[in-house]
Amino acid sequence: MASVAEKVQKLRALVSLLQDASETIIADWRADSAATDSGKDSVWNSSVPSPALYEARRVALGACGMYIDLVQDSATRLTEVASSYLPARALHIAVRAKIADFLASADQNEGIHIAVLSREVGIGEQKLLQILRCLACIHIFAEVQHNRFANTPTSMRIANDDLIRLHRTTEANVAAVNLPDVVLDPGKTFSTSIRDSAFNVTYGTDKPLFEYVEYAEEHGKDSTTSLPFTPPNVWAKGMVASGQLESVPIFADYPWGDLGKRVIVDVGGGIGGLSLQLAMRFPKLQFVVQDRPQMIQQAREAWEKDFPVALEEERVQFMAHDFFTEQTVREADVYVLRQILHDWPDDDCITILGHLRQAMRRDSCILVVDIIIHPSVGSSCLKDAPPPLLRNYGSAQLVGSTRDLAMLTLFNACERTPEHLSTLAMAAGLRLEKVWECRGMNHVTELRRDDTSPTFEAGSEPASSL
Ligand SMILES: C[S@@+](CC[C@H](N)C(=O)[O-])C[C@H]1O[C@@H](n2cnc3c(N)ncnc32)[C@H](O)[C@@H]1O
Repeated sequence: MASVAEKVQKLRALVSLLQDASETIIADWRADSAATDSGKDSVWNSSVPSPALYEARRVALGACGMYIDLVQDSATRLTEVASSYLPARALHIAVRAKIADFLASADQNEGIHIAVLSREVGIGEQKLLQILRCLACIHIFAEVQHNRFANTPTSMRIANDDLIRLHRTTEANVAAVNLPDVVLDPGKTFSTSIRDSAFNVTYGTDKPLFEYVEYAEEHGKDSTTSLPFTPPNVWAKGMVASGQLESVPIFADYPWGDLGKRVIVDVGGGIGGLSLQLAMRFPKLQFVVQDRPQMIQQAREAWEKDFPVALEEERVQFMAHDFFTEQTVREADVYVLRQILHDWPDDDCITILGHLRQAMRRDSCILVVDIIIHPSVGSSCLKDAPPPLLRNYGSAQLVGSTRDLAMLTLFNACERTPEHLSTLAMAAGLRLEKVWECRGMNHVTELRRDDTSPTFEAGSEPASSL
């Protein structure tokens, strides 16, 4: 137990960190408003924070989290965490009922009366009041006058915006109910199979999620459980949408421009959302987008619609490819795996990486784009937070850790620390060269061939080339 003197010291250190971070944030707001007034590009709107703002935000978030832990009564805090699935449900309801969309036209000071809102969105008045008051406590919606609600900047983000609506809701929301039973089941807790996830138990299937949604779409609900699922085309759009939302820092903080005219193989590329964004930003780069056959068909259609010039200039090829089989594009410059490894347990990741290792030239590289788990004791590959914060910035890491649990729920898989990724790389005859820390949720981890590895013959070259 910490002494009073220690607690006082910690609380004061946190206030001091918050004070400094706040001044940086204020300076950024002011600079932003000056830039906007003078018609220059807005730093704020660029969606990649300046390095100073990024650091200040995560220090502030980490400090707030630690402050709450320090000052709040622990029984109340535990009750709050134990019930935190309910605000999530409230948000889910708000998204599905399009409450923010409806409030978007309201006067910010007057808001809209709950009776009107109730009629409009088709939810009972008392129930809607409970939902909105819960969300208003965490600043998603505001009760601006008694029983009158308006959007906040945060709820505004979901108005007329499919980013969240399309993605990351249905299956994880439904299956998370069974996560405790699966994790505590002696027969499943040590399983390393993707088929032993809470999703599999909940949906009564041994198919991995992406296979299941294709199957369910093709065969209709009669041949599967009656639980709701996300159709494959919605998954595809959601992946693009979440990619757009999360990947801008990746474009800013990894030197894609230095790759010149190189060929990037987007392995498990979905409809090629990452490649498309890169192709638009870096006009010399060439792409091969690989995925399951059904997805590849959608990829071609998406590019024909959104960026036909890349097809006309033959900068992109589409290829049905199963990443558990030999990689057919050999000796490519770069193989990208965005949000792939986090869908698979370790052994499967080693197989995926091993096929790429066999196809790589000596100077090819693999770029893994995923959330990186920053342990609270720190990592030699990642920047530490200032004390007394946890080395991983504490609460600022929570989004990454919740995504980690979503991967556990859906795929019996995980997001990984640099050290964990390094272990997988070594098992596949690769080495972790560098984690490119980006100012957002995802980082870029560069893997290279390890020709000293006993896993592969030193100097072995792939058979044919691109
Ligand atoms: C989370 S999504 C990521 C998509 C894409 N990399 C992106 O970031 O937008 C995972 C992708 O893996 C694909 N996939 C699953 N199993 C596969 C396999 N055996 N071979 C190739 N692709 C696969 C899915 O179809 C899906 O498009």
